[in-house]
Amino acid sequence: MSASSRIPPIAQPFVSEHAKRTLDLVEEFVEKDCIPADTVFSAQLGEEKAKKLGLWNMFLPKNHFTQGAGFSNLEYGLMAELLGKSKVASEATNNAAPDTGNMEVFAKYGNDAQKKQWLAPLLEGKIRSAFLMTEPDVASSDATNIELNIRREGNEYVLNGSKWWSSGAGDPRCAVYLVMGKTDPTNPDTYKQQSVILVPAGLPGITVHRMLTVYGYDDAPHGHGHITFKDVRVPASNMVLGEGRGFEIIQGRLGPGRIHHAMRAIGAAERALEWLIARVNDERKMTFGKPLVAHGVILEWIAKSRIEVDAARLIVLNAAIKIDQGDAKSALKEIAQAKVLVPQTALTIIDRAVQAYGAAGVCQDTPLAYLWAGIRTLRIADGPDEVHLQQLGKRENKARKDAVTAKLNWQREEADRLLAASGFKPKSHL
Ligand SMILES: Cc1cc2nc3c(=O)[nH]c(=O)nc-3n(C[C@H](O)[C@H](O)[C@H](O)COP(=O)(O)OP(=O)(O)OC[C@H]3O[C@@H](n4cnc5c(N)ncnc54)[C@H](O)[C@@H]3O)c2cc1C
Repeated sequence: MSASSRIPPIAQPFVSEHAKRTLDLVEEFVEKDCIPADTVFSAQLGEEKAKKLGLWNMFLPKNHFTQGAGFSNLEYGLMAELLGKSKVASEATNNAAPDTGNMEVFAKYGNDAQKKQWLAPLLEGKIRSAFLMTEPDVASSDATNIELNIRREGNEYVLNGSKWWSSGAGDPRCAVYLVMGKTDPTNPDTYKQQSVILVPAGLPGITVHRMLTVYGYDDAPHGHGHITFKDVRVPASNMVLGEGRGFEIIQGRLGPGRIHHAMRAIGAAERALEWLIARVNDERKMTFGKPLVAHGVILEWIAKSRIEVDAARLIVLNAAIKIDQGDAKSALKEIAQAKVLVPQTALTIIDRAVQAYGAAGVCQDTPLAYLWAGIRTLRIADGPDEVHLQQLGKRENKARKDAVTAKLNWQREEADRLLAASGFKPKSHL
């Protein structure tokens, strides 16, 4: 069954014929060109072919940008699922984080000169970029804690501080850092202290100390950098949008990106399920005289995985449709639901597949260990689960507490009235 014929019925009406054809092309490209290239980890192997097939920059949504391939968030979301099955496919098609979010920042908030200098080569895949927000010395899930200092001196800004988990900084093609720091640390409005400024990689005063590993994987060539800034000077024109606009930028940056991550995680879960099914039907490896699939619990794993991945996909597609119908801000609730639910679901499914392989599941002979390590980081990166849950909980509680309390009180009174009208005694209540 082709990818376009598997689009859930609820999403079908929102997907154009062009997007359906592209989705089928993406599937063929991922399965035939990218997954085999995963072992040599060379996105460049597929890049030329991806461009030829027109599979390039699909992530930039058509209702907000002119520079992309003309798809909606929903249409690209369906494609991102397929890209997420491979290590290299997102990069080979120029749809990889953090460049995608950074290109959105340039497209949304950059001025003409910044777009010309950085967005144009990023869109062509000639350079790479990194977004530097998280710091080693403060709890960065609360971005008001960020300390890197950005001080104005004449026509320049001077940067001092340290960053880590700067994804993409390890790539030799990484040419620009988007750095969040404080231009006005004493402003009583703690959301106006921050700014985002553009820093060309390799300037004097920048030290890249090391690349951080993820469960021991080095994530080369992409790399998560630990970087310090000592009196690093950039022209004042490198400021994005203006001083004090940092929060606005990070909030605008992460909405659609979370959908991309979530859909790639669905792709990873689907790939794990494929590996699970292959193993449990392998008749060379029987236990107690039967292939694993003949043991009852295994069919239950397959069934639960199918249910869970299909349900999770609907949550993400719903969020993508909501963004397409308004913008990322109007879909905050739906995006947060997807951000929290999907990695947890995908991890459960990958873990079942690991279990089915026994020891082979935890080593390099299947993609499962690497998939698990990558998806596990999604419960922390772009804000940990707890922060999103807190915001979701607050929002749900605030929106509903008065109305549900009033409704339940009315229902109790109405029940009492009906009982009294029928000659019964009112019930005792809490
Ligand atoms: C693979 C990977 C790639 C990344 N890429 C980038 C990048 O490119 N650029 C970048 O700037 N950053 C990046 N990050 C960093 C990431 O965004 C941060 O790690 C994340 O925001 C959490 O910040 P922290 O690590 O400082 O954790 P802390 O803020 O110290 O939080 C630690 C823990 O505290 C708990 N916690 C926090 N708030 C609450 C709360 N309100 N209630 C209950 N518990 C809470 C959570 O469990 C959380 O995990 C990346 C991280 C990973 C793992």
